[in-house]
Amino acid sequence: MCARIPAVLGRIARLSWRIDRRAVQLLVGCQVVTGVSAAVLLTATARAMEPVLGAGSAGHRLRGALPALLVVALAAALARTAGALASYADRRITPRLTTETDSALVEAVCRVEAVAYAEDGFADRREAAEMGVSRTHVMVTDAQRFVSAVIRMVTASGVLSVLNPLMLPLLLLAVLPAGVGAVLSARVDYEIHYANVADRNVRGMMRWWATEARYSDEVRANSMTDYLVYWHRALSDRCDRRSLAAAPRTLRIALLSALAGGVFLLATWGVLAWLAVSGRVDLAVAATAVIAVQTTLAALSQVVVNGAAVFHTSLYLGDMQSFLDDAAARAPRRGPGRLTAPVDEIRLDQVVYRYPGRDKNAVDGVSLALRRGQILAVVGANGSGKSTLTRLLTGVYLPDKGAVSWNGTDLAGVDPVTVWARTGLVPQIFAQWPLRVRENVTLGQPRTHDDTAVWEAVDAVGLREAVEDLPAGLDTLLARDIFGGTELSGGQWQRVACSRALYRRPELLILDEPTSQMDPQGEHQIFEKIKAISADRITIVVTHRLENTRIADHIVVMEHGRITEQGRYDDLAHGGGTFAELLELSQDR
Ligand SMILES: Nc1ncnc2c1ncn2[C@@H]1O[C@H](COP(=O)(O)OP(=O)(O)OP(=O)(O)O)[C@@H](O)[C@H]1O
Repeated sequence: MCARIPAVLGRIARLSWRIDRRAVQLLVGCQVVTGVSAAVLLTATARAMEPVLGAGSAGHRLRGALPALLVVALAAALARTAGALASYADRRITPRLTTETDSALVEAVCRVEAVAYAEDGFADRREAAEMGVSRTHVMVTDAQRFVSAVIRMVTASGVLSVLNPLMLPLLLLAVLPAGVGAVLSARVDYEIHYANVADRNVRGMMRWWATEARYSDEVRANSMTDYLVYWHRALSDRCDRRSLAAAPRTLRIALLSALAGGVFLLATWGVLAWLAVSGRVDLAVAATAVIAVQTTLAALSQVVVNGAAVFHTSLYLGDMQSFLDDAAARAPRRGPGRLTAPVDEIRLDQVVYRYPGRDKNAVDGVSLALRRGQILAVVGANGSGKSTLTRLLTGVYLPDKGAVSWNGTDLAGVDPVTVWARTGLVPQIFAQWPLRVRENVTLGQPRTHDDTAVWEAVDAVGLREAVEDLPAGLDTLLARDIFGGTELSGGQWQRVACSRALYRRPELLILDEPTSQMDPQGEHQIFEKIKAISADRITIVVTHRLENTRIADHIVVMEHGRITEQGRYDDLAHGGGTFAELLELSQDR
């Protein structure tokens, strides 16, 4: 755990350097000035003590000490100024450092192979990494305070060693137990944090679902509130129990380190008193030693406190870094293959796919050939593998066995970005982006300043009237939680999702239950549109409404991940198989 700290700190330093080189230089310069000022201050104080504690009238002694006192004042002013400038530099670096790490985390998560989401522990490690990001904002302050305390400690202890070599080791021993104690406490805190990470992750998700406006009707009308509140509290209690169980350990650590530190500190003061009383050091030196001891002690305490804080923070940053490294290793690296345009044929050859941790294949030996201009309908019971098949067709997942190829090129060897540039997908559970209507249609495509194509996509799904009725038309913000935002109905949202896919004019258009929330008119309109534009693309419709498969040139029926029937609507409807049975059931009401 400790071994990775220097690497983590090194990365933060390099990142800060990249973000604002001048601010880092200023920060380092200020630390040097702080250290030098501390040394000058102590030395000048020692010089001032001699005349102050010497013979003569008060005025005479003060006059004698005046030059040294002026140096003391100057050094103090310099240290203060350096402190203010260091804090300014910190404010220049920290916000951008936090933004950089936060953006890196968001990007890393968005770019991993989608299969990572289905793997155990991915969400927990991501939660741990989030903690690292939130800690980044204290990292520079902690590190800066630590370095500045080290410099002050070194200079003060240097002065102290000159005064009497015995003092320094004693002083170090006085503070060492506190340092060890702080590091041990930080480790305990981190252990608890790690033990709680899974529960905190679940709690965070439950909290979101319970308090999100979109689900507020369901929560209330289905009397879920008590259960959700209970769940949230139970998870919090579990986390608290772990923290409470560790409290005696941290108390023991704190008491023992305080005891050991106190004994050594008493010894330090005792030695100083003995040196002064026995005449081994003269009074002026003893007085300076008192100040030096105090200064060293304060600096040492700061070293300990800030060192422990740096240690603590770097543990979380370590989690963040290992997640980022892991995510970078999981980014798609599929090879240099190129797709030829247009996409005339998509083939699946004996494709098998199983989700991580599952004991059955979700898609189990599927072979299919789709040609441009064709509409394929995929039907089957819940869980039969239809949506998984769409993920394989688009290269979102790669098959465990077999191959998916576009124009004869295996997707396993092609940069997925080039595949997705030609794909339009309306997933079963689609996003309702808290953006304006326009961005909800164009998201994922280059920015446009001409709304003609946007309106075409809106018209294609019969949404023009509803959009024109919105307070600001295409500029209306679709987020009722945000001031000035508004909300669409479920069916209207689904039309927006369809318009988003159509706007892309994709070569492969996949619609997974695209009209499940739409009125009959909307459904009719969408399927008419799909048919009208099908000539220059491959279209795949996943649906449970078997009547809608009439528009398809080819229908496949899936059961337990396999294709068990396929053909045209009329053949299947009268074929006496599963399709005919399901069709009969849907009409028998
Ligand atoms: N992310 C996932 N992680 C693990 N298993 C999954 C995941 N998604 C789907 N599955 C499993 O894979 C199988 C096929 O799921 P899939 O979503 O492809 O079915 P489907 O035919 O689209 O179902 P539906 O008609 O309900 O949409 C199911 O057994 C399901 O439990």
